Amino acid sequence: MEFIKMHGLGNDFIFLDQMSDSGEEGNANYSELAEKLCHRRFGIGGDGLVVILPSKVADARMRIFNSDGSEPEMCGNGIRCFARYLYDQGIVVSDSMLVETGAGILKPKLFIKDGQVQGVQVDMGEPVLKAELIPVLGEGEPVIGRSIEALGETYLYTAVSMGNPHCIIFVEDYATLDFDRVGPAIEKHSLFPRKTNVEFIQINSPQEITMKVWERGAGPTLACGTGACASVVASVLNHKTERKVTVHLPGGDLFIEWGADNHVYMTGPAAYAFKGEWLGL
Ligand SMILES: N[C@@H](CCC[C@H](N)C(=O)O)C(=O)O
Repeated sequence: MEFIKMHGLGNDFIFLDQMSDSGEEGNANYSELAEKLCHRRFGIGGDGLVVILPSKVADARMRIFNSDGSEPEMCGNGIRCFARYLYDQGIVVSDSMLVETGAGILKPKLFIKDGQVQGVQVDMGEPVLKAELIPVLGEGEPVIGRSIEALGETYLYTAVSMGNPHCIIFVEDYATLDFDRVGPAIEKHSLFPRKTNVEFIQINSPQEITMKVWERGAGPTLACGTGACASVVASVLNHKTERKVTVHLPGGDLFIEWGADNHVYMTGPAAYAFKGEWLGL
């Protein structure tokens, strides 16, 4: 089974091209496959598995599976890589396209120079701020500055969905944060019925933030695109930043703008790592 490995700022994915899929897709156990392929010792290694499928309503359909086999609705770093792959394979010939995801149809736009994709901007749509849609227990919109208890400590969080759920917590200093224990405790907290991604944010200036992320179904990753978008929305809602923000992640920077049209725009790189053949079946 041939695969391609791509990453967005070190958030790495195994890509399976199933564009010639004839409708048998329902039978494929991608969830089980994701666990095997993403294993960093017994598999290829990755934060997730991305499956490229034909679509009746867009240029292609993206399904993403976390390394634990769960299927999230969306992936920001994944969709930039997805868009680059579609263009480089000639599946899409223009610099803009439509991609069907679990969070609706999204619109990546490529920056191309001398035939090479230099970066990708994605219109990530409107953030979801209603508690029951994120989903997080309780009511209301937006969900700002509520308390959550984890490991005996109380944290103030803001919840935002970019198709997938995010719990954003502002911290003064990472040195005082027990990231490896607090991250998973909040990911699986009973307040979040579908679990949640967890972003710990330090504010550097009104135009710059630093983010550490604990991802639902994948643990600590070097970057999270939907997380960066949700964190900028949360920073604006908490009056901590302006609407155009550079997000510093362990793997590099993303540029996020929460536009006047209420859409969030994410700009960043999409890179190839290698291609290969999986022999472990
Ligand atoms: N890394 C991704 C998000 C992948 C899905 C996430 N772990 C979830 O379960 O919601 C991104 O770049 O957005």
